[in-house]
Amino acid sequence: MTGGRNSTPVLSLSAASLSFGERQLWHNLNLEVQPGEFLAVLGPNGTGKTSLIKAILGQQQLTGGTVEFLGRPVARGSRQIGYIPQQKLLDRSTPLRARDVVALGVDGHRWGLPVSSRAVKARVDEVLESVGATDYGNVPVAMLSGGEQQRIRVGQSIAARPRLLLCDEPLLSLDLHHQRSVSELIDEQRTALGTAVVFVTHDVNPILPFVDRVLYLAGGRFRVGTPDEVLRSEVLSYMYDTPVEVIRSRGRVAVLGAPEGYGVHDHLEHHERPSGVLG
Ligand SMILES: Nc1ncnc2c1ncn2[C@@H]1O[C@H](COP(=O)(O)OP(=O)(O)OP(=O)(O)O)[C@@H](O)[C@H]1O
Repeated sequence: MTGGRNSTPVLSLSAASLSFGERQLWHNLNLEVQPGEFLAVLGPNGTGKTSLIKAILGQQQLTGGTVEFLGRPVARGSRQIGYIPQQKLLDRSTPLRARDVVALGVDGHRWGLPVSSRAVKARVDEVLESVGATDYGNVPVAMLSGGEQQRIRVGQSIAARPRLLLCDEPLLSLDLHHQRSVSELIDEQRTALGTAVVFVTHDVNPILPFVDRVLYLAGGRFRVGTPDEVLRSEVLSYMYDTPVEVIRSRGRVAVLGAPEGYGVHDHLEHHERPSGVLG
């Protein structure tokens, strides 16, 4: 994490709550994310991880509390927030080339430049290179493999040099090799630009080397802390209200015994910790 203690948080949630009807997803969530910080958001299906991302994007209204980006209430469409949505393979009929997709992310409006301008083209080339996609920049994006498409999505999300990068399960359906390369790409961007990263995932292992803190959501509760603080048997057992065992082996984390219906990954991930904030 590169942010100093006194820097303005990139993201600040204060007493944030979200319910749908009678169903409370999270309540009284307090969280600050600093420049350059990598926050993993973990938890079983349906605990409100995507809804949290939408709230940060200004697409989902909170039922209580506030969410601020760089000290101001969030607004839809900020170019300073990059977003990698859950992966969907593109339709084969999509006519856009990989470089056109990246160009959509370039902040041409701010510069008052047409998308075809030389400056935009230069930025697209730079981004394609940084995500290792120069060789297939002119290929229709729908023809690319899942891993290649995901690199292009990362490129689009970082093209405007965002202060905050929101990633919603960006590694889904990628093989281990591509999980690693896409994770490294995202980490490189936060290191190079000081971008804060909020990364929703069901498996923390591919990103574990990069994670500063974890936000764990489960059963209407949450915990915030370092992976070592949160990913512990006693913390997860409390969260799930049943004995859960967290095993660490060769730098990986496995969770055993999380209740059925939580949709939890038979192996690695989640947890929280006493020092975190309890919902
Ligand atoms: N606009 C909405 N109106 C009513 N219910 C909603 C709405 N949006 C989400 N939900 C419900 O809120 C719950 C949390 O959804 P969300 O997509 O945030 O979960 P998630 O933690 O991202 O789950 P997953 O890991 O399965 O992607 C789900 O049960 C979902 O059906």
